[in-house]
Amino acid sequence: MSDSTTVDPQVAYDLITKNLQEVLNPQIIKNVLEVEKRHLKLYWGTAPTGRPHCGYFVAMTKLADFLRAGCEVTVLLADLHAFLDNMKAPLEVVNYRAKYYECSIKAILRSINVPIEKLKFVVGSSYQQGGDYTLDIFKLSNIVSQNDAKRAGADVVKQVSNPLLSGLIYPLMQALDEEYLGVDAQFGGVDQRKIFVLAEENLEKIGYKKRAHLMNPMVPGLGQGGKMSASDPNSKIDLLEEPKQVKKKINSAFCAPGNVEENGLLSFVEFVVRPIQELKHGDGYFSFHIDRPEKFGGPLTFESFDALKQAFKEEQLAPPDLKTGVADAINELLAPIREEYANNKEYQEANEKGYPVAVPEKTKKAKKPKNKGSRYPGGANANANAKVAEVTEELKKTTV
Ligand SMILES: N[C@@H](Cc1ccc(O)cc1)C(=O)O
Repeated sequence: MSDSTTVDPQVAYDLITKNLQEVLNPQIIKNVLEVEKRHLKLYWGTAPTGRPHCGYFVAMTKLADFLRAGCEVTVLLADLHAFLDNMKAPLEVVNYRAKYYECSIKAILRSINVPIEKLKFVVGSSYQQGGDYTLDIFKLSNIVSQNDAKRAGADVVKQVSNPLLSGLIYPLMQALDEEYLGVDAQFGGVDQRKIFVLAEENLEKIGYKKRAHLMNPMVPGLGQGGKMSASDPNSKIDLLEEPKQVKKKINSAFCAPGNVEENGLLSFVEFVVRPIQELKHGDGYFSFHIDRPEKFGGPLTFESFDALKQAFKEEQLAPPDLKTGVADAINELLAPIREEYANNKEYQEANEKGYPVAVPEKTKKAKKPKNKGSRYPGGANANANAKVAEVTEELKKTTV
């Protein structure tokens, strides 16, 4: 076994479960670490629907913890799930979006100094389109009721009137992925909980083993009540957002003097900035600088999150100054991502082809579609513009 087995089982377990909201079947994890004495294998799946945003940093800090604990970590780029969820990504572009997500995830991890050599990326459609996998979906569809499949997907699959059958297949496939990726555990946001439970309740019935499930709390957004919402573009910040745009979004965030309860900015510091600082500088480290103008008291640095929160609560720190601090912090996080994008052709191509801008009919030039390298021959971008215009590109929610 390799170097990372030197991680003590208890230390590994604590690292694996650090900052999580919930763990289902922790004994499965303990058994692997303490009895079988091997690395835990786990995966995190992401459906390349819209665009990854700042909230992704949080899931990335957990991937970093898993890697440090010696786990074998797989990232599933769940392209077919992005298609099955109300065609949030049309088949014509989904492979580019999967690439875009992969590039974004790698860029984030590099930016926070996480070694990524050991991270494995798997594209869902590479194994989900035939053979035993299909038969297993049929088997599951014969033991899971429509009602249970529907309820399992309620927090994940976009809820629409007259829902499509695809939304019922989605949770079955997510359950099956655990088997096909050969893992001991699946990690995701707590919004995945109902799918995780469906997996726990049904895999054994088709002859596979039950897995453990690890859940992150949901990352708050910047909107009122700290929500991220698809209808409010100001509630989340794209990874490639320009510094000026970041400032603008942060300035328009809801942030009332002294209100620390409903404060997406403070939550951002707590859930995003703090874990990254701990990852970079060690547990307990916190340093938050605010470049406050002299006339309002001059620059400030807080050495603990509680001190920052308290100062805001007591109105010693005013909303515009907190906003300055948060916007600066976000721009600092995003600078290396933008830099990587500027230097990475593959990342740029994935962006351009994965998110084609819908061209208005009359200005559209008749051009032969180029689709070399597409996994979906016969149509990269041919119909994509029209389709992309039809589907919402916004992430419905934040899954980390
Ligand atoms: N359901 C996850 C994506 C996912 C898809 C398939 C999986 O096996 C795992 C995760 C999301 O909401 O983004």
